[in-house]
Amino acid sequence: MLDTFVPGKVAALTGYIAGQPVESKQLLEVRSPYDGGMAGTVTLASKSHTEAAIEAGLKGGVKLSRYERFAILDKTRQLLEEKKEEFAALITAESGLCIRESRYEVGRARDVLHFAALEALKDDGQIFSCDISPQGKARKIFTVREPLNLAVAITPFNHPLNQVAHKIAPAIATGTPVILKPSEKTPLTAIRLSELLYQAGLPHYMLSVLLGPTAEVAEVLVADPRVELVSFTGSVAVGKHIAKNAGYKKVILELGGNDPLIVLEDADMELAVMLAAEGAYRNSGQRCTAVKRILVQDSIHDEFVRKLVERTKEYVTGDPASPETRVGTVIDEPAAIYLEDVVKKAVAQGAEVLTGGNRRGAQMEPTVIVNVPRDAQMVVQESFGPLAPVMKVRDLDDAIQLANSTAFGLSSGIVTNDMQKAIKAVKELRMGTVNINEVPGYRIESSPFGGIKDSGLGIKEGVIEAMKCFTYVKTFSLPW
Ligand SMILES: NC(=O)c1ccc[n+]([C@@H]2O[C@H](COP(=O)([O-])OP(=O)(O)OC[C@H]3O[C@@H](n4cnc5c(N)ncnc54)[C@H](O)[C@@H]3O)[C@@H](O)[C@H]2O)c1
Ligand SMILES: O=C[C@H](O)CS(=O)(=O)O
Repeated sequence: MLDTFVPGKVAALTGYIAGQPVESKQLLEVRSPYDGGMAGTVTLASKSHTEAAIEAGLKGGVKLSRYERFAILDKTRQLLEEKKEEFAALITAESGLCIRESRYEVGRARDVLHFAALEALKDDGQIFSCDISPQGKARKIFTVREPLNLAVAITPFNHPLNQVAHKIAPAIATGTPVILKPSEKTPLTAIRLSELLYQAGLPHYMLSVLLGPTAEVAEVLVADPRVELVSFTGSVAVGKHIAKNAGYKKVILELGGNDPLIVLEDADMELAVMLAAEGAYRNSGQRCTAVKRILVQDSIHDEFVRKLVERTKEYVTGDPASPETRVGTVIDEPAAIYLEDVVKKAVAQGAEVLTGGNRRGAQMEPTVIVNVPRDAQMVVQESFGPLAPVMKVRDLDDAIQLANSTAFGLSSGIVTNDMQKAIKAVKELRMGTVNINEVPGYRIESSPFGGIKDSGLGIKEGVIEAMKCFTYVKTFSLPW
């Protein structure tokens, strides 16, 4: 167990089977996408470790009271607060996200732990009187939410701490044992959070953390019939594969996004430019809810683009550990090469790069690209990086049609001062979220979150909704 992470010092960590270190000679090296420096190593699990983790979770142990769940999560929040700089540095070391984003993410995870702790204390039952119809009876029906025997949580790389918190905190708040399989690209932060939970008194059977070859860990976890829930966040391709591999069990899928920001001619221009830049470049553009398409009404297009180019130049790149840096690297060089390639393809189709477009290793420059064809790969598929593709739209109807035209339906934003147009957008955009005069990704950690179409099955997460995912409803009735 790592006492504290010191930037530059290699964090030698292990996975955990119900609190016991995964003993393995197979090590995963985790290197900085920025300079290739070694951020840490993690022991890799094999199929036998996976089996052992499933057995340990199912075996169970002391059942936690609501107060005990609250206390463990709240203690973990306190520990995270004490170690916030360590965690921010670790996120940056393994992901290449700039330290300013990493610090922001630690604050988000702190909120997740806080809200989950509070939810652990809340009763969520319902009462139904049965004497409400001519054939009614003098009875009442009551509901309670019961924990599952065992859940599996699989998380992506882009929020190494907060994505993990969003899975395991609600599981713990409900009393459901969970096996976490974080991304092999950013495993260190996930393991450190798990260590804080053990330190806070979490009974070891409640949590295992495994990394390893997909066939020996993730695939086994997803397919095991004893697992009652797979909660997955990641790409569409993997999510759809999991849906097939999971068999007869509950599956939660939070998948890709291709979020539009609509800017109408009556918009506050400065606000629109700020939201476009923040939405496209924050977290190196690696958010499922990042602004990935900017749909600007043609009458204001040229002024908007000029201002966006100016604003984009403020998003400096560089050493992600420097507080001056506003856009760190993307997760690895292949991801940056993909971004560079989709930009080149759009240019070959007639688009024009006004700023950025260059790549150095895993660093992709914040890029404004205009006249992007509506069938360009970078706006039809998900581009996971600091790109700001701008397309003209005639009016709101044209914008809504274009926004709804891709396979995704996660989040969206519209910048307008016309209330009727804002309401029309909320009604007609087929998305999980429509934010007015805000970035598509705006949310609080406890609000319902998730998309439809290829973005998800319409089952929401966010701390409060996730509690429902990690439980099942039991009803009982009594004469009354
Ligand atoms: N909707 C959301 O809330 C949300 C949030 C973050 C990221 N994402 C999406 O995630 C993607 C980026 O993250 P990523 O590259 O880590 O995604 P990914 O799908 O490549 O990997 C996600 C997780 O799935 C695991 N995995 C890979 N193959 C698997 C298999 N066969 N069975 C089970 N698990 C498997 C990975 O090891 C990782 O832990 C983007 O598409 C982004 O939009 C969505
Ligand atoms: O990347 C997608 C995230 O899960 C949602 S958020 O952007 O962190 O809110």
